[in-house]
Amino acid sequence: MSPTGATPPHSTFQNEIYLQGVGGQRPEVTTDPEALEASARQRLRPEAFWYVAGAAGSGATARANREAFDHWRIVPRMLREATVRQLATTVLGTRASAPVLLAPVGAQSIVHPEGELATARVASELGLPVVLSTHSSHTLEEVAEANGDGPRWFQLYWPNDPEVCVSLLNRAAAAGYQALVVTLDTWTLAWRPHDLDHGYLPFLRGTGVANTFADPAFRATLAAPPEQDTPAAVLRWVATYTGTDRGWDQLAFLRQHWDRPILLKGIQHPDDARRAVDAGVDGIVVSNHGGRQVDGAIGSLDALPGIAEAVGDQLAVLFDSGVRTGADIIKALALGAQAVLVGRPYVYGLAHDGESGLRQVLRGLLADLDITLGLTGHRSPADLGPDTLSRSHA
Ligand SMILES: Cc1cc2nc3c(=O)[nH]c(=O)nc-3n(C[C@H](O)[C@H](O)[C@H](O)COP(=O)(O)O)c2cc1C
Ligand SMILES: O=C(O)C(=O)c1ccccc1
Repeated sequence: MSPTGATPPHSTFQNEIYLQGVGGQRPEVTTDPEALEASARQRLRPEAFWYVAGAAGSGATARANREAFDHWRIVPRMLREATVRQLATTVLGTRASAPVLLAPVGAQSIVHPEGELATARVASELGLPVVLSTHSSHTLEEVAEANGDGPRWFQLYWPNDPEVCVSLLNRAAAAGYQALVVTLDTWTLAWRPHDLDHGYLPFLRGTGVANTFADPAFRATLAAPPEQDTPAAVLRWVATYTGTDRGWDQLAFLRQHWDRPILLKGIQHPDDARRAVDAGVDGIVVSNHGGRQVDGAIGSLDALPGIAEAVGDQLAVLFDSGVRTGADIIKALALGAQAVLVGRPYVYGLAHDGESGLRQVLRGLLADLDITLGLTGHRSPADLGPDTLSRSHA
């Protein structure tokens, strides 16, 4: 906050970096997304890095996510008095300082011990909504406390046991989570060669199970508490969350037990988006889980225009998978998303000493968005539309 109480524009981060450069200092964390990934690779144990960076099968979907952004080019406009921008927005009743949310990422303590606590603090400081994973390494109550009065949503992996499900929903509501993001595309884990070759999954080593192990309904199903017999509790955890595919009619159960907005995450087909409208949910996240689930799938941005056209005026359309730069965000918004979620880049930031690295990565992304929005002749995300882009034939 500035002395006047107004929040300084996101673009001031650029001035800070250049001014520090005059004093001989360079940014501690690179501003280049590819170098950021490379630098996280140097800092993390190989199995942890590859768990984050890896994708399903051959990696074709993760590549398609990036290529999809290259299919579109921004057409800048001039003399539009875009020197002052307004990035703040409201998504399903939640205020955000920019149309950017922190995607649900489980087991964050594998990259930094503070994990989701650091993420929740920095998100709150920057006014960005954080979406907490069911499989976080700190409990949703601890994360809510770290987040304070910041905006927060809860992501649900739908447990097989309805009592555990209701218990999680009640806890999330009591802890002030403002919306529910139900992830549909990961009812079982995909074939992930890097993790298979490392024989590594965080939750099999007891990371990412905090919410469930602390849950009274889950604990009631165990012969001994998780602290006494961890292997048995982990096996029970696996049984609770694996093979949990369901049908559209079962969404009514969630509606019954959650009275705030509900979004479905993992939508890639316009017909599924229409079914989401019929089911009466409030929003969808057009996502392929960052290419981590179905190998050889469509790039998520390639799925967006058809979906936005089918349902964009009937529910909130959010987008993720492959967002790395301000220009990427502009493209997704121009193609019909109300906001985007960012995944791996902020986790790589977290790998750089927790809060400080994360703060730099997010401030960089917001500054890039703010500056690029201005340079393309837009004063707010609401000014973006199909006219903003041209299909590339390269
Ligand atoms: C390490 C890791 C863990 C993830 N865990 C979850 C999760 O617990 N729940 C969920 O809905 N999505 C999860 N995701 C998917 C993200 O929410 C998001 O869809 C994806 O990361 C977006 O793609 P991006 O990384 O290219 O930005 C995870 C992604 C990563 C990289
Ligand atoms: O790895 C993932 O993509 C994911 O969604 C997940 C699944 C289980 C536990 C933690 C994260």
